Amino acid sequence: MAYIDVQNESKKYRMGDTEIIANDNISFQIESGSLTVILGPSGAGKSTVLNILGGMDSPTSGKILIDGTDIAQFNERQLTQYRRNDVGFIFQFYNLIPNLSTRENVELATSIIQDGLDPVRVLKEVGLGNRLDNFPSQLSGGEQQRVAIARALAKNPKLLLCDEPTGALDYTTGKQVLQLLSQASRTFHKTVIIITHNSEIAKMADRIIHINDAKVRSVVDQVKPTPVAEISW
Ligand SMILES: Nc1ncnc2c1ncn2[C@@H]1O[C@H](COP(=O)(O)OP(=O)(O)OP(=O)(O)O)[C@@H](O)[C@H]1O
Repeated sequence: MAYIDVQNESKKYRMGDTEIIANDNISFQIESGSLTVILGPSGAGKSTVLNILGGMDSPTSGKILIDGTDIAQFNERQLTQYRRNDVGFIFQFYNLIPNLSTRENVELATSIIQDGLDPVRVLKEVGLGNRLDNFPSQLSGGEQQRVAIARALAKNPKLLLCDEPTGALDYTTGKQVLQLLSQASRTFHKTVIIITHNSEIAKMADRIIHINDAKVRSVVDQVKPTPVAEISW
């Protein structure tokens, strides 16, 4: 059984008299420990899928089976537990707390869960062992994103959801961030999902789910994903 099994998921938003169909009967599967890229142009419905997978939004219809449990049926309390314990989030603009140090940003995330990892150890793993007491404003964009990755990994979640994680970074820094996400999947066996509009980034994935105009247009498995070091855009 796949770790993630999305069945006939639709999401509709009502704006006054107009109905916006953000996801239209979407189905796909994702295996545990794999790296998936959800690829598509702006407005395709990618973030909507990610928000629903992360328990931040609920579908209008359809099933969202995570490890066999349909989170679309969860109440608010169950969704909070799910977001807290099972999912790590990485966003385009890092979303760090500005008046907390690097170490404190990660500690804050681990303080609300039971089985978190040691924040300092994880920060060392992402190469920030010498920046523990710096504030976000004292770090480069790439370093801030590495803090965000450490914050997500320190929760030791099964699932890592990344929404345009390199969108605000230059090429070299972006590749370092992708390398860390690849390592999270290949070495630490996290199930990693990356949203992007960049088809070059998709080359690193085990599975590419192409979404356009609210629908899944194709699902492509890559037997030999391209190593991040060999990707260029
Ligand atoms: N909360 C909301 N209320 C109303 N419409 C929404 C809402 N969230 C998303 N939409 C609409 O749903 C559609 C899909 O949006 P979504 O953000 O999922 O696309 P996307 O592929 O992630 O785009 P981008 O790459 O630009 O973020 C868009 O037309 C968007 O305007």
